[in-house]
Amino acid sequence: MAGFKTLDDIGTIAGKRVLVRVDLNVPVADGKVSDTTRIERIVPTLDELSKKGAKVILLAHFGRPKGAPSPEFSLDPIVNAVEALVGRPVAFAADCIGKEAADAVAKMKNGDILLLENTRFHKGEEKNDPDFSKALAANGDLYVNDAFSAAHRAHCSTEGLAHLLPAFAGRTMQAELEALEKGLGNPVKPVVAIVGGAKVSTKIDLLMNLVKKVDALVIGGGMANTFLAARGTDVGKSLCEHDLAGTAKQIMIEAAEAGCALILPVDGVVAREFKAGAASETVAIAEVPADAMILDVGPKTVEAVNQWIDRAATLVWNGPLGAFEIAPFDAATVAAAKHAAARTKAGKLVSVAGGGDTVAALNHAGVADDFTYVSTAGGAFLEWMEGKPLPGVDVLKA
Ligand SMILES: Nc1ncnc2c1ncn2[C@@H]1O[C@H](COP(=O)(O)OP(=O)(O)OP(=O)(O)O)[C@@H](O)[C@H]1O
Ligand SMILES: O=C(O)[C@H](O)COP(=O)(O)O
Repeated sequence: MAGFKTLDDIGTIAGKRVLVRVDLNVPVADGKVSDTTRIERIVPTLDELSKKGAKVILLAHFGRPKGAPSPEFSLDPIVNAVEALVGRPVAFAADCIGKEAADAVAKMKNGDILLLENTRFHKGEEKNDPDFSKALAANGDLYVNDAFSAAHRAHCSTEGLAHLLPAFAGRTMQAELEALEKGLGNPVKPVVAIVGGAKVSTKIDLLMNLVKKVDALVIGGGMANTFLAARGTDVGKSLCEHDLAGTAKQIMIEAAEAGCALILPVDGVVAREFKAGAASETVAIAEVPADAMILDVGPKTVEAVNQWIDRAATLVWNGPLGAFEIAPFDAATVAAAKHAAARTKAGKLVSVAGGGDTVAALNHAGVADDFTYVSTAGGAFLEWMEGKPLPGVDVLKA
């Protein structure tokens, strides 16, 4: 792949110690991994390295333990899930540097996989402290980064190590970078973005960046209310950041200047309560009752969104169009997701989506596998959409 070394460039690795940065920051409930998607994504890299005879040493973080060991943030309970998905034994060492790690590495045979304890149990990790990078590098001959979702962090295991050892993108990192290149880096035009979710405040940089890059920007979800209110529409009791009216206006101005069509809801599904089965009605956006909340965009808006999807060659999506966790306010997100999936399957659309709730919404619609690429990254995907440099990616550039 242009600009990055991948596993195709790694050469003979039998007997070599390969430090592989993975993202095992997975949801755990009652001591069990409740969503294994991130683990599934790293299997191709681990499988390939192990089959080629490397000693595969995994580096990962879990949670935010603030630089000190804490049982709550141990990676130990994750080992079983990794073993089950990789289909071979995975050893565990209770520290990622020092004697504990070195002894575990010394015991490895070619093809073995070893997971080292949470890198964030050491203060040096998040400070990108060169001494901590050296301590990590002591256990490896080569470095592979397969954790795009942690690449927005300039930490020792995501950035520092790449300065000390020959560095390569793993298969998931490679797939992610190739998909993102197709999404916004070098997309086939026209490009349409759908941005939804709860609040404008969390996505200001993203919206500012997108209006300069895409041909049309659909704004849905709770954040659309802030734009509607800024335009003078009464949104009743809807979630709305009235203090951000100025920001919303500025985004609308920048969109107009850049020639980006900005699409706001023309109708909404409103209710008086935010709960499953709450009585709801569809109203024109200028007729939202003063005591009601907009919890989804309405069918006329979905029709408009789908028409934009039909015109698009590339679609980038972050954030649901409504409160999709609660029926019937999932209808618009499900309908637009299905439409985008069908266009993608027909070979007419490149569709790239990301964000924790977005992935959940696409899964809920049953179409996540039909998108061109669905990123498991949260913060890293947002920072990429904001146009910010990702230290863990930049350092891999040849
Ligand atoms: N009209 C609405 N009113 C209130 N909440 C809404 C509305 N539309 C969407 N939401 C909420 O927005 C949330 C998702 O937004 P968010 O911005 O977090 O998405 P994301 O970027 O995909 O996720 P993450 O931040 O986890 O990566 C959901 O919980 C959804 O219920
Ligand atoms: O879950 C994520 O988004 C990544 O693993 C990064 O985690 P962090 O936000 O704690 O750095």
